[in-house]
Amino acid sequence: MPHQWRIIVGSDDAGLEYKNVLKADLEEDARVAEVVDIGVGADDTTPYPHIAVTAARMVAAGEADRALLVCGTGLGVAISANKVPGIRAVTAHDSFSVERSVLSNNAQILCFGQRVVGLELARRLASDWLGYRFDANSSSAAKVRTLLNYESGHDLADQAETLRLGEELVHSSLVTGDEQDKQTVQINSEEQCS
Ligand SMILES: O=C[C@H](O)[C@H](O)COP(=O)(O)O
Repeated sequence: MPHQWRIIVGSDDAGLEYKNVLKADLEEDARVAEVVDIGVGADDTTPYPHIAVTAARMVAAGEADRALLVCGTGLGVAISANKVPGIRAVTAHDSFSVERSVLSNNAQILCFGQRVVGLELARRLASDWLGYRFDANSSSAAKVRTLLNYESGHDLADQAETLRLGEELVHSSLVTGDEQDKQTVQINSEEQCS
């Protein structure tokens, strides 16, 4: 039997309408084994961080495979969910980003903004999202492992690499800055001559 997703849906009051529609879509989808709605319900104004962190903790604990979260912009729920160790949550309102959030980033949480994206597009994107599965043998896997190393504290090699790259960047921007200064001086002196 093919794997079926266990999915949490959640929203604040600004995302409630979309959350309910997306929930109904997921419940009818044969690729979904279970949908758990963690709120909000009607007339519930629980702030988005509580909903998002609850969903993220459930995913991190293995109680669900993924979560689909909605707020006004899709930003607050993503920021909140990403506070939970092990969670990669993204806001994505286009097809390519939704695909790469799974295939590049192995993100478990997708966030939409009800005030940003049209409902039909959100429904289409949520359906497409179910079709993507991270490939642990892909070239993206090592990058996700690097990300995980920063969280786990096993990141000494990565820190050294970041420092090296940072120094390179600073050096190249200083060089560019010098060149810009020279150009500015040249322009000024040309202006003075004319
Ligand atoms: O990111 C936050 C969400 O868009 C939320 O639904 C609305 O938050 P606000 O009322 O602070 O704008």
